[in-house]
Amino acid sequence: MLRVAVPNKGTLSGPASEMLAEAGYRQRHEARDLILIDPVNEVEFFFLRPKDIPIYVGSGELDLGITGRDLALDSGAPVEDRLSLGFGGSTFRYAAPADREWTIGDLAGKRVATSYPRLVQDDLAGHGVEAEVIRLDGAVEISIQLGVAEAIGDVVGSGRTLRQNNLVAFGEPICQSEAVLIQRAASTGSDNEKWKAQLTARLQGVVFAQQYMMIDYDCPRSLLDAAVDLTPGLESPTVAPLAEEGWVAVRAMVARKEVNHTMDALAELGAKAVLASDIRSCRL
Ligand SMILES: Nc1ncnc2c1ncn2[C@@H]1O[C@H](COP(=O)(O)OP(=O)(O)OP(=O)(O)O)[C@@H](O)[C@H]1O
Ligand SMILES: O=P(O)(O)OC[C@H]1O[C@H](OP(=O)(O)OP(=O)(O)O)[C@H](O)[C@@H]1O
Ligand SMILES: [Mg+2]
Repeated sequence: MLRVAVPNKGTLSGPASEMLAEAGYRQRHEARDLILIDPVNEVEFFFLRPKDIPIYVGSGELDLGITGRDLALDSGAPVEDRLSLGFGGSTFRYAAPADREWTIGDLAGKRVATSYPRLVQDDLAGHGVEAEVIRLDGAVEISIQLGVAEAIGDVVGSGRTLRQNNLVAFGEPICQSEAVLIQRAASTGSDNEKWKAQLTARLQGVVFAQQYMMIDYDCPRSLLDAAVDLTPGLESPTVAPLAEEGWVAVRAMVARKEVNHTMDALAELGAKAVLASDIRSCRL
């Protein structure tokens, strides 16, 4: 059986389980369950803290795991990304009180509070800055007003928490993160590779399906070249004759974020019955 780690709590937990369910795997119904066996797909799922997942996967105890790229980096465990999953996006940044301008060099000799001490320590060392890293478990944004640090290193999503606490981000982002499927470093091709590749391909199918939509439309054959320029598809579009002389039906995948723009352009060109539909999963 393949042994796979899934976040049991936090931001990544819900979307990770939903993506696995969409890919055809059994998922838990009870939020306290820690182990779940999917006998049909021969996978055993372990529901663990996302911070701990790189440790289990890096040790080789578990074959694959879903966690954040920032958490994997911070763990220092020997793991590598196998697949980016397209959810849980965030930026890891330094921030400090908004009443003055900051550079990373200004952190020298200061205290920097964070829940990601290795990530921050490594980044400071990379900049040649010596600062004291204060390890906290959460609510890091309040640590400055409570007097334990002069700056922080933390996850920024919408930026709302920084603004609420009158902090500004500064310096280059330390890390652009999202949820990733990880495996032990240099383990492609080892035990279970066939099953790891299968789970990866199924998740990849869902990731692609979420990034694309299927467009169908009818158009006069005389406009086909121009229409195909608008919807080239991944390989090339499917074109089929319609019962009505001189008309064709066209079907192509379009990036989800471009779909409305493409539909407008097709309608303007003279296409009719332009439909966009969701794709549940695919293999490209
Ligand atoms: N707005 C966000 N806040 C926190 N983490 C986020 C956010 N957006 C994405 N993430 C990602 O979620 C992961 C952190 O998940 P984790 O479960 O450790 O913390 P959490 O979601 O803040 O939950 P909690 O703090 O309640 O334990 C990181 O990979 C982080 O980049
Ligand atoms: O940019 P934003 O959209 O405001 O999100 C970022 C904030 O969300 C997370 O905190 P969380 O709510 O998980 O609390 P925690 O600090 O206790 O982990 C994170 O640690 C930041 O504080
Ligand atoms: Mg948190």
